[in-house]
Amino acid sequence: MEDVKKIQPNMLKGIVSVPPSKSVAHRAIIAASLSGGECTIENVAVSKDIEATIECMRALGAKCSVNTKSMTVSVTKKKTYKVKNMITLDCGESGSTLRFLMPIALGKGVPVKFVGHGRLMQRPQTPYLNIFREKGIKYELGTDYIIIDGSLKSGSYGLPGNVSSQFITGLLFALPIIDGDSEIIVSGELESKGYVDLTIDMLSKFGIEIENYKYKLFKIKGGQKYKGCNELKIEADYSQAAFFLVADAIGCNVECLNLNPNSLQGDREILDIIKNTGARIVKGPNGGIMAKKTAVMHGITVDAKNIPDLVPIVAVLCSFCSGESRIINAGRLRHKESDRLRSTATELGRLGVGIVEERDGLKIIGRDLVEGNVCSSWNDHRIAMALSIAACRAEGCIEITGAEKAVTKSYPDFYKVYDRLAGNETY
Ligand SMILES: O=C(O)C1=C[C@@H](OP(=O)(O)O)[C@@H](O)[C@H](O)C1
Ligand SMILES: C=C(OP(=O)(O)O)C(=O)O
Repeated sequence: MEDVKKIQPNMLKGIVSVPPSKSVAHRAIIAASLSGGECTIENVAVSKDIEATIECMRALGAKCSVNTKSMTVSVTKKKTYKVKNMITLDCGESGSTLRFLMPIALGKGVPVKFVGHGRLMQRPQTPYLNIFREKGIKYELGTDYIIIDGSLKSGSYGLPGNVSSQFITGLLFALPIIDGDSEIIVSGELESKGYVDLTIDMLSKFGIEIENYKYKLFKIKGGQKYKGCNELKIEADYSQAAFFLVADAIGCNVECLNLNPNSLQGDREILDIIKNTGARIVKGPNGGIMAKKTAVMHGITVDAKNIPDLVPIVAVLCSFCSGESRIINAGRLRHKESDRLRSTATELGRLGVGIVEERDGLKIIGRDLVEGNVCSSWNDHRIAMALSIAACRAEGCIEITGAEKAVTKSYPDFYKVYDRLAGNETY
């Protein structure tokens, strides 16, 4: 039986300890697994995507022990590691896991089979496939798997800037540890730049140096070694905080704790986006941050080039701003867990929002309250969470099909937290 989350309109109220960043955690687990030493990674939330990365690194020879209670992952590289048969890596529905690990998995001397679920294998892989063809790496592509066989050599790698930055991250992890120098040449403007910053920052914590020439060219010295990094603490996730900060901006009263004001996460931009509507960002009584709704909140134009994951929740924010809002440069949203331009427009449309899906963006006319209705999560965590926030300011009950399962991809505790905040605990 499919899960259906029923939400009665209710203004959320309380404190949220913002969960750790999924993007930073993927990178920490991979880098620690590639290093020789033992690394304890603190503040890791084991969502489905993170679990996939841990399992894949284990299959590639890392020893990872997970303590969900203390939220720590301890990683050591196994001393002897020889494989004779094909390695299978199940990436779940995680684009990051698949694209980060493909270059790393090359050169094991055996074919590696990557398995994907949901929409994962329908998401673009062409930039890597072009490289594989050019560099003589064999591959076989099925509807839910790809088998790759060959080794990565140093040299020049061309990648488009407007498909996914995850291809660049994958090569940045793998190229430094092979013999010989390499370069990545980006054609067109790189989108999702902040995610490449997160990669380069994590690599530097493990002693790996990358030269970044304005996101157009990356120079990578070969023969580098991932040095030990004994301890790492994953910072809070701005992409997840965005749901509660937008809840505030539409009238809720939630304080988000633990956000790093100097974070490199591109989705920190949610603070400026909220301010641009006329809402305020303030310090909360417990040292966290909150947004405050104001009477003058108006439509905005948001360039989504570098902040794709914010789009569904920013569309909810715009749904409650007066006048017209536009989300532009968001064509890549069509290649996420759902076609997020279609899913956002369809579902907010079902709630009575005047929303138009454009080729690479959304046009939204705000209203005071949305309508109650039954809608779908499209098996997409960010759609489920965004609709749940819209439900706070609805005229009636909103039911979201497939929501509980969808959120396990990045934020398994989302509804536990949401229901607590909806219970109006004393604040
Ligand atoms: O590197 C990362 O951690 C991510 C990069 C982004 O993908 P694109 O580069 O494909 O936009 C983002 O959407 C994804 O959720 C996480
Ligand atoms: C697109 C996302 O993740 P990934 O690409 O890793 O599947 C996401 O978390 O919204």
